[in-house]
Amino acid sequence: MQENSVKLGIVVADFNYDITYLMLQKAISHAKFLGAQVKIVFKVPGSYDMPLAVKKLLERDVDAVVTLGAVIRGETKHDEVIGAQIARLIADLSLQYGKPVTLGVIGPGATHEQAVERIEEYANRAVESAVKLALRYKKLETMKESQETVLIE
Ligand SMILES: Nc1c(NC[C@H](O)[C@H](O)[C@H](O)CO)[nH]c(=O)[nH]c1=O
Ligand SMILES: CC(=O)[C@@H](O)COP(=O)(O)O
Repeated sequence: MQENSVKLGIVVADFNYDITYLMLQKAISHAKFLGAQVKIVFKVPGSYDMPLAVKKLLERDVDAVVTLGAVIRGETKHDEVIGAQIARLIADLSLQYGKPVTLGVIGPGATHEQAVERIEEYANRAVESAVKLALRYKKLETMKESQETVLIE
């Protein structure tokens, strides 16, 4: 695809590195395929540590932030605590900064096998949604008021 003007930040968790390392590779190559520029990759120890990193990237010159992680089921409900927190907090940050933040975090509740199966799907979807949304909001911002019905897609 032709290069577009979308600048992305990626926050990726080191936890379950065998999975998240591959998610990062897939995300970078999918961004390139879509013509978007990955401006910065910020690594955090685990998915729970993402919200502040997302906030810091949103304060920089990026149009959207992609999150990548894998929250795998353990013996306790620790994974559920992590999952619930990050989804809520990154959605709040998206609204606060007026920029898309996409959820490429597998789980909670996933087994290692389920997570492995979802590496490409989650990474690509998070990048694709970030690029699509960023382009649509750019279009919306530059659009003049109209009496006609406007479709932004
Ligand atoms: N169990 C998982 C974690 N746990 C680590 C936390 O995310 C965090 O780094 C720690 O509590 C320090 O604040 N992280 C994942 O990404 N996935 C897991 O399955
Ligand atoms: C598998 C993990 O590291 C994490 O989900 C927490 O595990 P646990 O619930 O056994 O403490």
